[in-house]
Amino acid sequence: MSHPRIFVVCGPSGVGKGTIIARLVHRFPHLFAHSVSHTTRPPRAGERDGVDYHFTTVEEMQRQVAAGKFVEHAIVHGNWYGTSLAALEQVRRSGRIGVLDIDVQGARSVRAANLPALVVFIAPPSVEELERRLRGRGTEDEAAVRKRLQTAAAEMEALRSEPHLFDAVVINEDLEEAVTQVQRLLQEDIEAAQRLS
Ligand SMILES: Nc1ncnc2c1ncn2[C@@H]1O[C@H](COP(=O)(O)OP(=O)(O)OP(=O)(O)O)[C@@H](O)[C@H]1O
Repeated sequence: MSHPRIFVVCGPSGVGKGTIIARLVHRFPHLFAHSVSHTTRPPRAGERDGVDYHFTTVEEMQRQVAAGKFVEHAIVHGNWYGTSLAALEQVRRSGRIGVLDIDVQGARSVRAANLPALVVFIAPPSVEELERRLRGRGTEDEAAVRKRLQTAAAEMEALRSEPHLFDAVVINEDLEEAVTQVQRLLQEDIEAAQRLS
């Protein structure tokens, strides 16, 4: 493998995708590069434009999607999210492992675009534990938690009905164990990125 693949992470809201990615980046600080997504949702406290997301408007996003500037986009909980070709190209040029934290719809688009990617579904140990984590995080109100749990059920269903979409499923029960499993899946990509760094 001359260049690392893009690392695509899917799974329900609150399952721990962001946490796992953060731990991996911590283990290999110079090998991963976050591809910064666009979103039309308002920034949460502490989020910075151009770093956590490119915050944009629905009108601008629609225009750029129509112009073919996005490799994937999805409307989740009424907000637009997407990954621009420019953001991915920036990662590719750097020789690092680009990380995409996207929904199942996004994973379908990555597959359709034939991008070299490792697509991993992060699953919760149980629905009850997922709900506990979502509430424990305390970033969503009751209505948002319920909406996310509904979406989670649909995503778990996609895992059952479209297993070919994913290269692997990692159950995030013990966090360190889940991170180590993902690290093993990415071993060749990590080595490729190390050679290029
Ligand atoms: N293995 C684990 N055991 C217990 N708690 C965990 C574990 N992994 C993550 N968490 C906690 O669960 C909560 C949700 O995690 P996180 O925010 O990373 O989820 P996410 O999948 O990135 O969600 P979203 O898609 O909404 O951004 C956080 O409070 C995190 O600390």
